[in-house]
Amino acid sequence: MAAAVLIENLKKYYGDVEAVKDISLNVEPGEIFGLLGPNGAGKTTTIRCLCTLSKPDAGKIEVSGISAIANPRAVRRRIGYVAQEVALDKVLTGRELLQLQADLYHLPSNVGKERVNTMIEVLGLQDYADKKTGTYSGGIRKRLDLASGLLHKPDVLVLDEPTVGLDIESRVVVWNFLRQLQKAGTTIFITSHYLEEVDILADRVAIIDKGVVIAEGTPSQLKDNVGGDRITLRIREFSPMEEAQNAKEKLEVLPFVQEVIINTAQGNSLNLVVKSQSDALTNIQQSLKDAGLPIFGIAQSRPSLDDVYLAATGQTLMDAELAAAGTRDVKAEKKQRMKE
Ligand SMILES: Nc1ncnc2c1ncn2[C@@H]1O[C@H](COP(=O)(O)OP(=O)(O)OP(=O)(O)O)[C@@H](O)[C@H]1O
Repeated sequence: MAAAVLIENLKKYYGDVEAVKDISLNVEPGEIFGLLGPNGAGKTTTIRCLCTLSKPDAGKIEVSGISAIANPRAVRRRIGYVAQEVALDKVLTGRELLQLQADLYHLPSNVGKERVNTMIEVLGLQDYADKKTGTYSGGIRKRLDLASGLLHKPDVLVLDEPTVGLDIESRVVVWNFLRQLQKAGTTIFITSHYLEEVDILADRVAIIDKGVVIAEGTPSQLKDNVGGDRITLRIREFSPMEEAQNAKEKLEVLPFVQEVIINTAQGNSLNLVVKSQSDALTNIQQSLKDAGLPIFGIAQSRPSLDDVYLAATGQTLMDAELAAAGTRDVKAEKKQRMKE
């Protein structure tokens, strides 16, 4: 069976900016695939090429074996796209907007009406469908976007940052809906810079940075590859440096401890990387007791996707976002996109 989405050596430049340098991805039918990366990594550009809204400078893109470059119309029929920001016409009602979308997809009028009704029901929009979209909350608006992307029953639903700006309750509604959709057989391709969103939802994930894929696998595989567990330890709420240093020296000689860092920004607490073993906490507690040191708090966790990103790039995802934030002219980018 052909891959639901196949992207090979995709390149896309905007003038001198290499938005996508070299991206290859393979999404299996029925998967939820997550594309994770900081702002500016090239996620939206990749998605726009996949959805035939932007023409790649090089590379191959296929949806269910059909080339998005040679045959964009056929690909558009198979893809539903939910963009990051949707310029909803605020004076139309949700139903009117969905109907408009059904017409754009050339659905025969009776089929279109039926699909609009079904999507309103499936997404729980009955109370809102006949109100103007200008009155909608962010969560309801997102549900309408989803309904709109799914009207023509696409094989692949592509979502760009589906829960950005939503409160946690609305995010959970979207996540549950996407899981149901997957159960019904739809392939889902989602970009996000929320680590936990991708961790919770995606069967597989690719992490991209500066236009290239830096890691790919299931969330568990990626975290296992980084190796070790993380332990956060506070000797006291605020420890003097000498005490933190003393604890560090006592702990870094333990055979299962791989790294100890003093976190000065957090009251000189200690961040440890340890070999995954069940008695690490007990051994650390014993060592500190032997050294006459108290414990204010201690917690062990598996590595997160942020640790995966950190291991691959040397900085956290949040630091990468902050670094990217100052270098972009988002208004100019939007203008340029309109021209494409
Ligand atoms: N139309 C454009 N004109 C010029 N540069 C652009 C344009 N679109 C994107 N870029 C640049 O290409 C790079 C990748 O942008 P892209 O929007 O694909 O990243 P992203 O990972 O989707 O980030 P975000 O989530 O903020 O949209 C960035 O450096 C961005 O500034």
